[in-house]
Amino acid sequence: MDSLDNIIKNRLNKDQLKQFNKIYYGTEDNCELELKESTKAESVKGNFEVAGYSFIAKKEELRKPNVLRLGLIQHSIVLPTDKPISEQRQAIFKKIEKIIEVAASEDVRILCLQETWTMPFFLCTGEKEKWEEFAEPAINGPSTLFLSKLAKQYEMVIISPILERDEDGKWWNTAVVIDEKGDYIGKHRKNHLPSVGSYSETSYYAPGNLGHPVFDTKYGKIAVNICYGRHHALNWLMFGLNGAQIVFNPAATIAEFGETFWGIEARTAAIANHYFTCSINRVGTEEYFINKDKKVRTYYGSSYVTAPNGCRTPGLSKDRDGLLIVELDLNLCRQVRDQWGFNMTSRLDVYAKSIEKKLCP
Ligand SMILES: NC(=O)NCCC(=O)O
Repeated sequence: MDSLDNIIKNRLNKDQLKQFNKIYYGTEDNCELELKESTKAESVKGNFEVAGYSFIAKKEELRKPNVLRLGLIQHSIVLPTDKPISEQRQAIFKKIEKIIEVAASEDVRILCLQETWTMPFFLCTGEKEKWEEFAEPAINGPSTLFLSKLAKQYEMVIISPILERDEDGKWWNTAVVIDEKGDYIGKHRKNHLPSVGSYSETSYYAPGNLGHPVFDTKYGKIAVNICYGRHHALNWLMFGLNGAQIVFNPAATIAEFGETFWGIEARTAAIANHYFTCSINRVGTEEYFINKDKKVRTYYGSSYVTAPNGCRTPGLSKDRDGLLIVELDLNLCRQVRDQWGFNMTSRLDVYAKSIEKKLCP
């Protein structure tokens, strides 16, 4: 299962590839980022892919460049889904800790994990009881404690999408944001819940009740649009209106639904809203037994990043754990906004009136 990017790269000659890259990715040479030898060695040892790219912004006279590195991790579960929950979670922690260490050695400053990264995506089974111990508090839950330590150690902002259990025992599909000192700074709850095929998350939790928060971190203004929310243009819009410079889209999605949209939606959102988007999807096959019936789901990875000028990185592979490192200059957001001015021409007032009329005829 090679990625689309590799299939093309391996079949075109040098000149054809340059032309393809220019139109498809937005740059002739893909701006590959030189990574350390130790990074490559660790990725071989740990059996995960590592790739690095950079996006370039113009040099400005008055503003200094605002360059930083992002890290996206896509991964499979480690143990079969019938193993004890604590063992399943611990095995994932162990694998992720190693990848975060490599990201830190490459000076990654903001890192995001995939949707409900601590567990198999059992939310497709319709079952609740036997999985309930995966749900955890956003503050001081096992995964927040685990990542806080790493965030502090590496001075890294970490976005941790988990299955949250709140003080009243209710579940939420939540992304926790931890700052570079290891402190919890807030959370976002998935706004749009899928009801498509075997995805029926409304039986587990309610749609998010926290709006569209943007977290003003030491390294940049960030937001999280969780998985299915990427199909909703207004969800993307609101993060932009609230000032996001980078919007992460942690996901858990399978080829049966919208693999054709995967490369389009977050990319369009980056262009329309003058921010960077980071799309992360899990990999691997997860098996469940429901009344002795076997259910198998395979996730297609392909995590990638888009810049506000529409340039994108190639995707990570479809079937391997991976770390995508992207160097970018946040000044690009304003540069593209000034060039294209979509915010100035958006006519939000007209749409606000039309929407109000539609909702309350
Ligand atoms: N996790 C999730 O919301 N999946 C729904 C299917 C999709 O939007 O790709």
